[in-house]
Amino acid sequence: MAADVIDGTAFARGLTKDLTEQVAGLAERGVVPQLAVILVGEDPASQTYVRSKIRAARSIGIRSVEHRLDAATTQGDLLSLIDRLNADAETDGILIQLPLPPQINIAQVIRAIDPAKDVDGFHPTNVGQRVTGSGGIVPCTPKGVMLLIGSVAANVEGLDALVIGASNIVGKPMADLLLAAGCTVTTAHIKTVGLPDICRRADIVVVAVGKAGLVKADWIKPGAIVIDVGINRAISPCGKSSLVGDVAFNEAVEVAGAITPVPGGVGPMTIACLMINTVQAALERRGIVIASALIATR
Ligand SMILES: Nc1nc(=O)c2c([nH]1)NC[C@@H]1CN(c3ccc(C(=O)N[C@@H](CCC(=O)O)C(=O)O)cc3)C=[N+]21
Repeated sequence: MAADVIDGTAFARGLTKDLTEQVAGLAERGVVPQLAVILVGEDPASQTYVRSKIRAARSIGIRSVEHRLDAATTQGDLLSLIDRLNADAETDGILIQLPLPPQINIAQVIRAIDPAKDVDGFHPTNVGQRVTGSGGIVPCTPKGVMLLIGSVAANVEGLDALVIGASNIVGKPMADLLLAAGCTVTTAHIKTVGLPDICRRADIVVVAVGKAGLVKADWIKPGAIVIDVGINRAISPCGKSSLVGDVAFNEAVEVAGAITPVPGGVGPMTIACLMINTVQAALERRGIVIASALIATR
């Protein structure tokens, strides 16, 4: 039997609608969440993502301010901009689009962001809070993945979860969240020996490697939940470009119990969760407590 195909676009649309109502409620109290988006250089993919983020913010009623910096921007210039945004009372969230040009020290830049405004959840303070289960801002993609998993499995306690990919942005926080949800978690990566066998044991597989078609149908335990975070550009024999994930979707869909497509799976959830994090930061910075299932989803 073919898997349920999890519709991330529809899920994200629902989140966006709820968030729009909440932001409208805040506007009545004079609070307008504001997101600063910093883009360094001209990377076309980054420009596309930044555009989507700004469009999402606008549709929800979050104010966004774009800062476009030259590809030759120095570390000092970027740090001064961050200092200015940290000090700016109107700015609730600061997002620095990755990747950054080679002259920039990314770790130092991330450390410079006020953790309370770090809507990506990359600052060591937020990482530490997450690892110790004491709050903080959770990275957008893993947060979105947990919501998608929750849409097909009410309780994941005791399940075997495999995360393939161990980046600071996706794999590591993903493993933390799955562990916190009660899963038995394995973190693997592209060099892991015996990966297909490890994968066959998993009830939940999250793949974030960036290798098209890595996970084959015969790696998947029948009925497993398969979440594909990969975004790879594929060129078809007739020269057309399309997006594909890290899972061989067409065959995997026949074995999995539930699976996310690419596009239309995790990607839209990442953007929706960035908006949730921005509203969360706006509320927490101002000490506003509201009853919201959405903001508590972390
Ligand atoms: N500081 C920072 N934070 C990020 O969250 C961040 C980043 N840098 N750098 C790049 C990655 C990538 N990322 C995506 C967001 C949305 C889609 C998305 O909406 N994808 C659509 C398709 C988009 C298309 O068609 O090109 C989908 O999967 O359906 C994808 C990827 C956020 N990132």
